[in-house]
Amino acid sequence: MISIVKRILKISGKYKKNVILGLIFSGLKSFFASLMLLAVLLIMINLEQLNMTIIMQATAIVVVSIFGRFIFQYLCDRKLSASGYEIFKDKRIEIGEKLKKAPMGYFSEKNLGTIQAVLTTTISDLEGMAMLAMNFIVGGFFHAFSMTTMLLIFCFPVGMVSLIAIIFGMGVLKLIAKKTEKYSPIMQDSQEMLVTDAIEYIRGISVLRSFEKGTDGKNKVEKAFMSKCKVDIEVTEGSAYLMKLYEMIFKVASCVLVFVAIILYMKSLIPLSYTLMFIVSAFLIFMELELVNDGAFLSRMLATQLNRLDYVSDIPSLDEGGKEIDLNSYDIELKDVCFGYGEREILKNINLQIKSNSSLAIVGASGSGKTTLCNIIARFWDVNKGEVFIGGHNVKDFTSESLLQNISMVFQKVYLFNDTIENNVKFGNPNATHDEVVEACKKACCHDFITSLSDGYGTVVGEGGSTLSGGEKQRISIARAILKDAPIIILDEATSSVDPENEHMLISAINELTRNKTLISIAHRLSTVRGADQIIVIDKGEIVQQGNHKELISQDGVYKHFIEIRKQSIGWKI
Ligand SMILES: Nc1ncnc2c1ncn2[C@@H]1O[C@H](COP(=O)(O)OP(=O)(O)OP(=O)(O)O)[C@@H](O)[C@H]1O
Repeated sequence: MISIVKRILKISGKYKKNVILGLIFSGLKSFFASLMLLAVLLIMINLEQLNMTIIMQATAIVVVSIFGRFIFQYLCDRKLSASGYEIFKDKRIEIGEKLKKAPMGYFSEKNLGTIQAVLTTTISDLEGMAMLAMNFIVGGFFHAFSMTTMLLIFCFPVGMVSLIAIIFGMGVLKLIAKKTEKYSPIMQDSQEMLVTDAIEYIRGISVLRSFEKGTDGKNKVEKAFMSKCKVDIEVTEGSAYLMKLYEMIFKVASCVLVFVAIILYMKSLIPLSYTLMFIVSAFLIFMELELVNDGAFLSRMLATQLNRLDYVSDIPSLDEGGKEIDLNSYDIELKDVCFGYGEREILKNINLQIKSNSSLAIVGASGSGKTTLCNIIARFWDVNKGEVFIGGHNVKDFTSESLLQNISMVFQKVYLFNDTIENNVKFGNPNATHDEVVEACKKACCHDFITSLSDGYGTVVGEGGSTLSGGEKQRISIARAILKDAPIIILDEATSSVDPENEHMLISAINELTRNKTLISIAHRLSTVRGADQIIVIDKGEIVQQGNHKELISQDGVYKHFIEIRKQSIGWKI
């Protein structure tokens, strides 16, 4: 319980002072609430000679208690809730920044589920619950301790009953915390599985429907729902008896307190007024402590969410030790590069030099490692062995941002954000003016189709660009790269056959993009391969042939074989 308060304070960063202030206000609120006991005492002690002065004094204490409680509750809420929103806003930004610098290997299916869960449910839950739980915990204990102190001053045995009950209560809360620790990973896993399966279902819904298996994916999601429900019930049942035990301690303590007060009165050890006061206080003292039970329930959920937040906050960064490097040359060199996804080796001893402003075409069978090689150059992944240099600097010496500002990547699979076309293009250069956006779009042959849309450049494309055709999306992504104007272009040529008009526009857009740049292309069109300064043929992760078209076509090898086969296929044009 207290550990939850400590953990929340730890992640509070620059808002820690405000959170502590909020907790002090919470304590003061409880102190003012406990002043009620003094008013009760004053009336009880003077029950037999009650006069206007005593009534006024008691009323004044009640008024101070109510107003004090009200004011400090207000201040506490303001400080704590505002801090809660600020802390978790910063956390979201911090995680977003870290994701930008994480190696691609981090984004495995499992991690995607966790990241989604953290950025949506985890942080929202923490925003809503973290401060509330701390308020319950700190306020509840402060209230009980200040009332207990008063009781100890008035009558030591009665105060001791209260103190022992609080100590027992804290013991049970510790047990609840232990249970939480045990259940936390199970809850976390079931939640992540649910998010991952639900996302997969939504993403793959068109495939599921086209294969008339709309319910198959749903069954998987339903199973994840069932499993989450089962885990939740198990967790609730597992600690429900402890929660009840916690409540029971204070109910029993209230009865014992009344009993002790009556015994002491019967033995003439305390006056009737004290006895009455203790009977009244027996029901007031633990009132707020019972709220701590809600705090315990909340902190059980918080512990799970904080663990998940810790997991995502520990995202590895490619930027460690990286510097902002300005390049004079854009020569690229790979020296003895080996790489594998996990244990599986994909690239083997790659040695390659690409001169500034020259073009390299990569050809090879599907799965041979062409995309992987491009990803290594952009340092989406770190090599297992060997080194990658750009402009004479090892890519590991750059910060991600300073490395990637030199590279534009145009993928086959284009992703557009759910935003206006203008903002999607501007993504390549956020400071670009509208005129610069239009110019880039003209070069990328997409200006005409954009202006034919009802909202022109202000047209909002659906998530992933779902409202545009494949060719339109591709040309917008090229306009984005033209606007970025990076000196190195990595291009994955479209394999899908496009209609002649679209293909013509696409080629023209690519020519505009790649003029006077260092170009690395995963080439599918024969004209691209033929025109390249250098061609490499990759087979099972190794460079098996290297040279220009003239040199390679004269050799009996994979390249010649490829060309012959490809010449016959539709996608290749001479
Ligand atoms: N993120 C990944 N995790 C694990 N294995 C991967 C990952 N990406 C690719 N692979 C595997 O690495 C191998 C090389 O893939 P890569 O995408 O580089 O091939 P490619 O030559 O570009 O293929 P294609 O022409 O079909 O796009 C493939 O066997 C692929 O299954």
